Amino acid sequence: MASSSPSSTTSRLSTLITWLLYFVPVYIFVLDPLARSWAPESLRELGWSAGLDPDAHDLAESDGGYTPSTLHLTDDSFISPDDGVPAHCPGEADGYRVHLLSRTPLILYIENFVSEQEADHLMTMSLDKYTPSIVYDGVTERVDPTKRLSDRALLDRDDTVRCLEERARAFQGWRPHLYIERMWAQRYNASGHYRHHYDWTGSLARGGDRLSTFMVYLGADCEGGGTHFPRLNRPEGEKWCRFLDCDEAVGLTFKPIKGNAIFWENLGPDGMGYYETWHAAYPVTSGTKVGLNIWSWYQPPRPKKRTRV
Ligand SMILES: O=C(O)CCC(=O)C(=O)O
Ligand SMILES: [Fe+2]
Repeated sequence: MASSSPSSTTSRLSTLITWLLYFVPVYIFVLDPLARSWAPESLRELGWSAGLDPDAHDLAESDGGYTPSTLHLTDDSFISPDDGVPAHCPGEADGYRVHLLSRTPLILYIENFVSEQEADHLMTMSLDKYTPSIVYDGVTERVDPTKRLSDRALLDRDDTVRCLEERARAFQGWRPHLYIERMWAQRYNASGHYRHHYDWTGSLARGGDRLSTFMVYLGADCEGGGTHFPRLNRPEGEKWCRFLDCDEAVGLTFKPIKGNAIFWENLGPDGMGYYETWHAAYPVTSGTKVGLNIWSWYQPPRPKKRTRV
C-alpha cells in the first residue's frame, strides 16, 4: 500500500491552513453579517437563530386544523386575536399553584388552573359540538382511530374562554408575537386515546409553530387516560406522586386531575421542536376524560422593508 510522503502531508496541511486563513475573515465579515441581516428581527430579539430548517426533522403527526403551507395567524376561525374585548370572568379560581418539573424544556405543573365552575361550564358548552378528532400528517387531515380516538369540540369565545385566553397570555408574560389558537375541548370515552406525537410541526420557517401547550384536565371521571411523556424522567420526591403515576416504568405519566394543567414549551430558543415533548394520552379504561388544549403559536413578524432615504 502506498503511504503519503512527509513532504506531501506538509503541503496538504499548508493548503488547509491557507484556506482557513481566507475563510475565517470571509465568514466573520461577510457570511455571518449577511445571515444576521436576513434573520427576522423578532427571532433575533428573542434569541432565536436564523436558518430554521423545518425539514431537518420529521414533520410531526399532530392535531389537524391548520395547514403549515398556508398559515394565517390573522384568521379568526383558527386564532383568537387579542381584540381588547373586556371579559368578565365568572367563577374564576382564586389562584393557581405552579410547580417546576423541568427547566429545559420548560415544563410546569399548574394546580387549579381552571376552577370547577369554569371546567363544568366548558364541558357543558361543548356537549352539542363534538365531532371525531382528526390527525394531520403534514399533508392530509383524517380520522384515524388507531392513532387518535376521541371527539373534539371547537369552543365559542364566550367570557370564560376569553378569560382563559388572557390567563394563558399572562402566564407567558404577554410574550410578543404569540397567538392563542382557538380552543378545543377533547373528550375520551372508554378506550379513547391519542398515540405518541409532538404538538409542534417544524413549520416556524413557513410562518409559525406551536410554541407552547397547556393541557388542561376539565373532566377526570375516569380510570386510565394519563398523559405520558416517555422521554422525561420522573422528578425525585414522593410529593410528585399526587400528580404523577409513581408506578410508571417508562418516563412519566400525569394523572388526569380536574382543574389542573400541564404547561410545556415545544420549541427551543433555536426554533427547533424539543425531542423530550413526545407525548401521548393513554387509553381511558373506564369513564370519560375531557381535556382542553390551549396552544400558543409563535409567528416571527416579517422583516421590515428597507427604504432608501
Ligand atoms: O389528552 C391528553 O392527555 C393529551 C392530549 C394531547 O396530547 C393533544 O390533544 O395534543
Ligand atoms: Fe398533544
